[in-house]
Amino acid sequence: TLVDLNTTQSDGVTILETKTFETTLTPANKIVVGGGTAGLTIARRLAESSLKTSVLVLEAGGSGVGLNVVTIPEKSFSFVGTDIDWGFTIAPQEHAGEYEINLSSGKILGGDSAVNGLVWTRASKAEYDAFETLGSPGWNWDTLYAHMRKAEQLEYPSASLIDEYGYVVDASSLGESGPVSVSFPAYLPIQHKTLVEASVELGHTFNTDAYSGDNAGVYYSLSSQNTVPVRETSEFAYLTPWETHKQLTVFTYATVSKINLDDSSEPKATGVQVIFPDGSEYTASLKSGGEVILSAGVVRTPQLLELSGIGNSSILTPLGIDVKVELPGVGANYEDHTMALLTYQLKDGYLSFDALSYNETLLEEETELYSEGEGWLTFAQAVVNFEPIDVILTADEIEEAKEILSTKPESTPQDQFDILKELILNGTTQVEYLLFNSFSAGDDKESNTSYVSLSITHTHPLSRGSIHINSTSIDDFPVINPNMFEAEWDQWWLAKATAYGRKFFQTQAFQEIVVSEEVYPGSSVSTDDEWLEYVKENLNAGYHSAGTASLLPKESNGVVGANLTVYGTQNLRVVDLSILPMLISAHTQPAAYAIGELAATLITTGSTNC
Ligand SMILES: Cc1cc2nc3c(=O)[nH]c(=O)nc-3n(C[C@H](O)[C@H](O)[C@H](O)COP(=O)(O)OP(=O)(O)OC[C@H]3O[C@@H](n4cnc5c(N)ncnc54)[C@H](O)[C@@H]3O)c2cc1C
Repeated sequence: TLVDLNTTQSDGVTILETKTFETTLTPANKIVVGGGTAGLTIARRLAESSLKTSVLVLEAGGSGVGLNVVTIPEKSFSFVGTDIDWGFTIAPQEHAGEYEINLSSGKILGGDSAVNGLVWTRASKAEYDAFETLGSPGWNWDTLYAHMRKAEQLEYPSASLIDEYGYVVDASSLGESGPVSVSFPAYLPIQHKTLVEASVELGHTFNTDAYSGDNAGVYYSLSSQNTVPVRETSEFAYLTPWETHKQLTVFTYATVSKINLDDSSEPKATGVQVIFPDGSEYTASLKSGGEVILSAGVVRTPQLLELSGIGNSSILTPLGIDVKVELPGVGANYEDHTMALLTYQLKDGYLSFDALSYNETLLEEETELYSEGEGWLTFAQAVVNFEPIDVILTADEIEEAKEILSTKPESTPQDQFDILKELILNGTTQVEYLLFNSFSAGDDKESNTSYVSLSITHTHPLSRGSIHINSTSIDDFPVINPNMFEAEWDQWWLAKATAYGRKFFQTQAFQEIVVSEEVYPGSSVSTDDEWLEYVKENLNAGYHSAGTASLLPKESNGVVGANLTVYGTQNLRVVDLSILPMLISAHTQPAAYAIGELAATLITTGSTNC
């Protein structure tokens, strides 16, 4: 059942009056807080399992059914500033320009899977194996690979698409029957094809099998969309059709404000407090033997733990919160990818998505084509390029890198630093180059002109920050501080990788289609110092936040153990990207789905380890 207060009626949806909430909110075996990427994955898997368990999902946003901003691939990122955006911002960063950085996130069923860039990638084996090395038995490549495959279903490209665009994928490295369809778009802009050619011209590897544990090189990346083509969200993939999930009740527009814990020495969750849109507050209770599964995402999960009395007493006590479990790791170990951008203008005769806003006829034609499953609107992304440092740096620069990495940055835990240093120096990819098909950075956007921007993403930052509450209200956002650029390496490497980004546009392939002179930042930036200054003053988040309820031993600032139960509690698990102890050199949604799938396996088999 979907209990939906606020959206228009769609198949299988029951719209209830607020007064009936209380009677519908009957005790459940499992309460899932947050119907996002991982949350809906575990909810569906538990509801259909042999456990015959009743599952209640409480989600603060509404359904994405019928929302163009969700369903149409080209519209990814258009949700920013709308009512399905939580509107988070990163606090001004001490080591970068002191300005707020956008961290938009989906307030909707499906969570970030409903609003993200649709890119579907995997990192290298060693990066997943690192989770086990850090102290969590079974959390390695083999297990996570199996569960990513369980979530996904490759829709193999048609012969005509392969012929037209050269799409390559090794089907044996992808899942065949999971709920999330992944496919290539029916249209590939010439500028993206050019990024492949430019990469090859620069001597980069063209990777024909980037989904089996070696992600280095340029490759055609799949997207979380079906061949209709409609975006896949965890709602569309795991919940619809509703009628098949009898054990599952989903409340939308239901904001959880606290987890209720009893007073035992190892507290037990008894249920959660939930606030409905009219401001009324209810208790959703657990049946005896039940559990609460926290899937509210990297920002809200630590906030809910802290509001419930689980966290660092030095943060909770001054706010008057009764400390139930002293757990300093809550909200710590936070990181996000960091990103810089370069912008170029396309030559006359070449168009990017910018043209959709200045050419009405084009927009009409493309909208018409989309209804036939073709054209520009089917495209969000399809080319990525992940590179290790030795492809980007000169021999002298590699020596300089080693020198910088000889000192551990203050905020990086020693064991993570040891692993990351090894990964950095031994060929694991550390940067991603990806093309945005529009003007995405700069001040001088001319009308009736088409641009592209290259994003340069540092995929293994060393700096660690935190997300903590500074108020006792669920309505106030916690302070989001990834501590970007605290580590000298993080500054130096992003500056070097961004400077290298210019080389793509100097290739013969790109010179055919772009105006030579760079639009942003332009020729005034060319020395090492200028690049450093540029990235510091123009830093973006990669929208791949992780780590605020880390899967680590308790003494290493861990919050959950290998079966995802919160340390010091009996029946409270975290199942979302907050548990990722270290970021991977990949986009993060497949990991979120894998965490949901794996948590379901752990619960249904009663395992304490993977
Ligand atoms: C703009 C953007 C672009 C991205 N692009 C990509 C990409 O192209 N490819 C990729 O792989 N990854 C991408 N990501 C990252 C990826 O989507 C996320 O890492 C992943 O989906 C997070 O999953 P999650 O389950 O941890 O959290 P979410 O999916 O965010 O789920 C959390 C859910 O909890 C709900 N919630 C929060 N607080 C409460 C509360 N108090 N009560 C009730 N419900 C609550 C939220 O509304 C949300 O539905 C992007 C992310 C963003 C934001």
